[in-house]
Amino acid sequence: MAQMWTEKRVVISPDAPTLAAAVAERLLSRLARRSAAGKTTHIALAGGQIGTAVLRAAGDSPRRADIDWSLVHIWWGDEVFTTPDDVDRHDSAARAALLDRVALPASNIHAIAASDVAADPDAAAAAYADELSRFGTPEQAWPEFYVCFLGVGSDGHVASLFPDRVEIQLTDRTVVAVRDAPKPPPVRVTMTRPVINSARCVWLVVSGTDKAAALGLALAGASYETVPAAGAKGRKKTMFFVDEAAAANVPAELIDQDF
Ligand SMILES: O=C(O)[C@H](O)[C@@H](O)[C@H](O)[C@H](O)COP(=O)(O)O
Repeated sequence: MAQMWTEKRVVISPDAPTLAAAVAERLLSRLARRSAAGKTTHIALAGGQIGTAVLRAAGDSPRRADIDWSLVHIWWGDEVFTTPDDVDRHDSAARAALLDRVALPASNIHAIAASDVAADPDAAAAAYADELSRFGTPEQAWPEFYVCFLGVGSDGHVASLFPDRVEIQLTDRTVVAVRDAPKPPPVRVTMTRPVINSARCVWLVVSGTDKAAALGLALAGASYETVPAAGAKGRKKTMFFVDEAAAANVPAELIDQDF
């Protein structure tokens, strides 16, 4: 158990706005460093309030000018399968918060198809698997993600991988349709665990008292089938960025003092 804990680190911010700003600065500094070195960076985004708040803080930051955005590719860990103008769409929230405010070429924005383009969520999942494979490496049929962002639900879900459902178990495909999701809207498309966990860094961003129990279980090594956040793990680093409200059950030995 102790060994598992050393792989995950928790950084606590006083409140949600401070958390969003701090994660945004961390993201922008990593992107600036990589862009100065001429490196292409693939990032997978999350939906949800705090995930969008991070993007808004990045969009508000003057440091966004330090980045050659033509080297950055944007993907989504999951998406709701609705019409393109639906307010719940993760891609439209991300565009308003950050993507439309930087010089990102349209071809670098890899959105999951909405219901005007794909006939059903299975078709959207298949199309996204194809798009991922266009950027695959010799080892895997998807790009090498530098950061995969995840939000965490009060039930412990990440992306659209919900507790005690078949999708969390799947390892034979990269993207899958989800129906009857417990979080509305019920029809969704999500990357699977092997893709999420192939990211160099997995950054879970968690805010609010309603997340404290799930976060505690995720850090205490619960099974990923019942607490999907417990199974989220980057190849090099797994960071939980949380606010004080969410941090009630975080073991002291996992806390990193400096952001
Ligand atoms: O539907 C979504 O928005 C995401 O797919 C979901 O995984 C989200 O990231 C978490 O539910 C946390 O969302 P909050 O940050 O809004 O609590």
